[in-house]
Amino acid sequence: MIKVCIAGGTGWAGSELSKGVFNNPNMTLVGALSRKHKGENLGDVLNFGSANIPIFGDIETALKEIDFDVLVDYTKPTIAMKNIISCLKKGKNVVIGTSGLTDEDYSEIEKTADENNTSVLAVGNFAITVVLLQKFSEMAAKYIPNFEIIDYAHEDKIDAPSGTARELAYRLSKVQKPNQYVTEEELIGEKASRGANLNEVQVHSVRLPGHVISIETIFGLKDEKLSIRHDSGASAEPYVKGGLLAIEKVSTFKGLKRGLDSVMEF
Ligand SMILES: NC(=O)C1=CN([C@@H]2O[C@H](COP(=O)(O)OP(=O)(O)OC[C@H]3O[C@@H](n4cnc5c(N)ncnc54)[C@H](OP(=O)(O)O)[C@@H]3O)[C@@H](O)[C@H]2O)C=CC1
Ligand SMILES: O=C(O)C1=N[C@H](C(=O)O)C[C@H](O)C1
Repeated sequence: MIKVCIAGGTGWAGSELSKGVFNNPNMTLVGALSRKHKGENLGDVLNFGSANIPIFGDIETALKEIDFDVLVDYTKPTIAMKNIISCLKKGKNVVIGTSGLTDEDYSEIEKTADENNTSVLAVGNFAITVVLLQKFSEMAAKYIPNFEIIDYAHEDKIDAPSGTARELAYRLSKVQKPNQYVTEEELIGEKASRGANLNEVQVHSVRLPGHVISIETIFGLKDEKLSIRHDSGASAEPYVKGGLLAIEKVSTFKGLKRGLDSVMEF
């Protein structure tokens, strides 16, 4: 039995995963983190019948009060680092769903995981169809050295670029750095209009009502274009299967792995 604590277990994504863990025969949901529901029972909050799953307001209290094997973080970038580092230092493995963490954050996470002989699986997007988009984009980037990323999201998403876009930029930059035809110094006009430069990949973030989450890799060659795009629906259900797989697999290695495909077979 894998004992799981979910930071953000009451949120949009976390509550779907909480239900998935609760119903999984190989896992026990032993606690959750939420400020608004601190001191309440997650079983009552999410209507799990008589289940008694304590909710804590902060990670220190959870680490003192309950024993768990894996922390899943589905909170906000502002609090995620504290949760992750505290857990790694206490020998807990961590699955990261929260977006907004930078490559520098991941360097610190990797160092802490290595120092404490623990493991971290960070997944920009748990949906299997997005894993496929990443794979297809990597295949295309091998042959087409000209690409940019567009990240679309709901108007109130606080982090930009999305975790999905950050992970994609990181991965594509490992395949090859795209050509830059006009350097930042040569550019006349608004530099920001070219988007953020992540590992030398241009990333453009759109935040608008009516949008959920979409991600698009666009490629260009002389007289031909290729777009690879994924659109999410309104519910957080597509992230559950991948989240459960990540919880299952995080203890099978040591250190940091990024991307769900790192624990899948292709
Ligand atoms: N990797 C992936 O596939 C996916 C990633 N995400 C990412 O997951 C994160 C969460 O998204 P979403 O579920 O929409 O967000 P919500 O705002 O719906 O949920 C956030 C959760 O975190 C808790 N939380 C926030 N701050 C704190 C804190 N300081 N201490 C304790 N708990 C806290 C909230 O509870 P309270 O406010 O009561 O504290 C709530 O339970 C985002 O970064 C999002 O981008 C989302 C979906 C899929
Ligand atoms: O709703 C969000 O916010 C989401 N964020 C993740 C990201 O930043 O990539 C992914 C998910 O699709 C939802």
